[in-house]
Amino acid sequence: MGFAPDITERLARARSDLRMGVPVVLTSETGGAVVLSAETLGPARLSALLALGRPVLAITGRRAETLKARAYDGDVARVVMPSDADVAWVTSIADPADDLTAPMKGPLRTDREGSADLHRAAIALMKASRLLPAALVLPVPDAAAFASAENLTIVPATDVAPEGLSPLERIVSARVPLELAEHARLHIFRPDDGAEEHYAIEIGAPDRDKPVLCRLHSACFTGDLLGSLKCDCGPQLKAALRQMGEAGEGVLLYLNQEGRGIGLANKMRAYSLQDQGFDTVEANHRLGFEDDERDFRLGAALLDRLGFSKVRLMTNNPAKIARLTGCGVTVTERVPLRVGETRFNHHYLATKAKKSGHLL
Ligand SMILES: Nc1nc2c(ncn2[C@@H]2O[C@H](COP(=O)(O)OP(=O)(O)OP(=O)(O)O)[C@@H](O)[C@H]2O)c(=O)[nH]1
Ligand SMILES: [Zn+2]
Repeated sequence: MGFAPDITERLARARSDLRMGVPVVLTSETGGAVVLSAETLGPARLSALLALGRPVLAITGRRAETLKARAYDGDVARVVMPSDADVAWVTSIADPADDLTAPMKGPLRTDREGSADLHRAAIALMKASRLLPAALVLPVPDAAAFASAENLTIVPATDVAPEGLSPLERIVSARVPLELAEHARLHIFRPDDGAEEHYAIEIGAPDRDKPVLCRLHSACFTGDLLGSLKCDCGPQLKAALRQMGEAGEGVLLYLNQEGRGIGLANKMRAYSLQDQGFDTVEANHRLGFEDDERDFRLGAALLDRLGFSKVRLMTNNPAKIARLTGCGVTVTERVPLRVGETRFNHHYLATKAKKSGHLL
């Protein structure tokens, strides 16, 4: 084996490049395109791009709906850039922050002809980079030569969203006595693809042959660490650990999928839209995301690595049960976890019940 990065490593590079505002090149059977994140775009790179040709701004069908733009490709819309478009125009289409104060963002013309494969892959790459799901896409004649001349990361579009989950390696485990559960061990898992690490907190020494009391918790910096009253995550985290401590055993999987998988910056954008009157689901849609972008295969993989196949799941979310079951985990019982209602999160919890099927 040589030293050159493989496709998984090149994808990790691509995510990192995009977060810094560096373009990447995507290829398909029919050609290739240079791709830039709308969120990290600067004037210098936009001018360089416009000198090459006229790019389109790829946005999701969700964002297109808000902007009243036609998404001919269903989940993706290819917005034609007006000739005088600048960084501010790109930002205003990608970011809903000023939708209410600047409602006249159209009419927007969208492309209908040709394939949207590269655009769809570009958006998937933005989501994986935890950026706004919007990308400038400009076809280039000889993509490989272009990438090589400009020293850009190049990846085939079909490899952007791999089918399988990247293997997770257990890096280290150690004892960490907790206030709520003294006999605790923290396990650190690291994926091969350079994405976030995930954690498992094992309480006691649960029998691997019996269903284990389990909480599948998604990271919430605001709720878990800051004690935010806008959600119920902090109290749920504590209650789960307390219950496991009292039972003497259990396993809490802490998945670093902040903001239901959109990342903290995007979650704060969603909070800002909630300040303008939108609910948690509407805010995600206006940003261009689905209601829930989490990957629950991670939870199933962690359980598998720890040797568990059956769980008593602490949740109020039936979709979590369905998605975990779909990944081969047997959920023998749902253990309700109803704590932490405040006057600030009452509406959030009611919306989860109404729109996401959470049980009250
Ligand atoms: N996008 C977005 N994410 C949010 C918002 N409020 C909380 N979150 C995230 O939602 C996730 C909550 O995860 P969980 O509590 O594990 O899951 P759940 O689907 O509510 O189901 P339960 O098991 O019943 O708690 C965390 O990742 C939070 O960061 C919001 O308004 N918008
Ligand atoms: Zn939360």
